[in-house]
Amino acid sequence: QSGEVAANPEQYDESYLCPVQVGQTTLNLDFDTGSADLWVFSTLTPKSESTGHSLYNPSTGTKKSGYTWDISYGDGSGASGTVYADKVVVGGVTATSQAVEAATSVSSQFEQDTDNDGLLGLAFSSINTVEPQAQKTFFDSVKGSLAKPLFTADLKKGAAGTYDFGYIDSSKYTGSISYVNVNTANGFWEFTASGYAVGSGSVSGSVGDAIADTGTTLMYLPTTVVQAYYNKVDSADYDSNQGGYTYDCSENLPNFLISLGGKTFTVSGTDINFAPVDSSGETCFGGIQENTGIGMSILGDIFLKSVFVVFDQTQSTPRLGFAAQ
Ligand SMILES: NCc1ccc(-c2ccco2)nc1
Repeated sequence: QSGEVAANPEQYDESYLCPVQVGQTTLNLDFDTGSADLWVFSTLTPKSESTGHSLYNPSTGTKKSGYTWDISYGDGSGASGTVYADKVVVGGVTATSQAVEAATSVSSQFEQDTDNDGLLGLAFSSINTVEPQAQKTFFDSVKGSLAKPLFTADLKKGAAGTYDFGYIDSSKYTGSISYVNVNTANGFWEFTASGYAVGSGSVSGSVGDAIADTGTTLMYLPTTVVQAYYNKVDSADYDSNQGGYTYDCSENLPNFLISLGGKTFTVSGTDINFAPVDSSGETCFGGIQENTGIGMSILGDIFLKSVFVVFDQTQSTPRLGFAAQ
């Protein structure tokens, strides 16, 4: 089988939500290559936390008795609950008995984002949080039945993009795809990024260890790289109150270039201009921020909306393919 599903941006491209059939209900889920749990708002979620969300009704599934899950994300959000086996359909691709993690508790960030009905993890199943036994991601459940064991991400700035499962649509990118091998030891689509440049500078240095993470909004890079970037933005400053670099919204940001698998990709300055910090629209928060305390760099949606990405398990070593859009 193979299929395609729309990835619809929230305001400021904060995250991208995709329609997924879970049991007999269609939910809008955040496809997250940085985690490995498929969890959903459900009829088991307290009403005080689920108002405004579409809900999975576990009555259509088979309860996995004694199984629980509890996940925390890098942004401090989280959720927990119980586990069911049910049908999940993404763009026509069907997992007949997918582990569906029904939330019995969600954090305030999820409670408040009423467009988001849960997450569909696309990292490696080794980091699934279900106890007493880790469960397969949707991709792992279906990959043996896909035309090719791969999926692609084609996210866009302020417009609907797509995730494709089982095939590479050559109309979605230009030029050739350059591949890097993935290290799965931490359960992420983790690889080594090479040199970088700011604006018209020449590519040099090294970004280093990084993950491709559709579930993270921004790009988080080494301090040295981030300082080199904002040194080229006259009004930029590190604002501890905002928790990152801000600048005058009227300023044009430089492009950021990064070398992956021998090819250089350009993230346009306009894509790096993330969002105003308040309703005055005077000060803006940058899409490139420091990776301090994270332990690796994160190439999130700010980067991913500039490229076409292949999450490829066709070989014994998984790999990532990058091409210009
Ligand atoms: N990188 C995982 C992730 C994804 C989404 C969210 C989130 C919080 C509120 C709405 O969405 N948090 C973490």
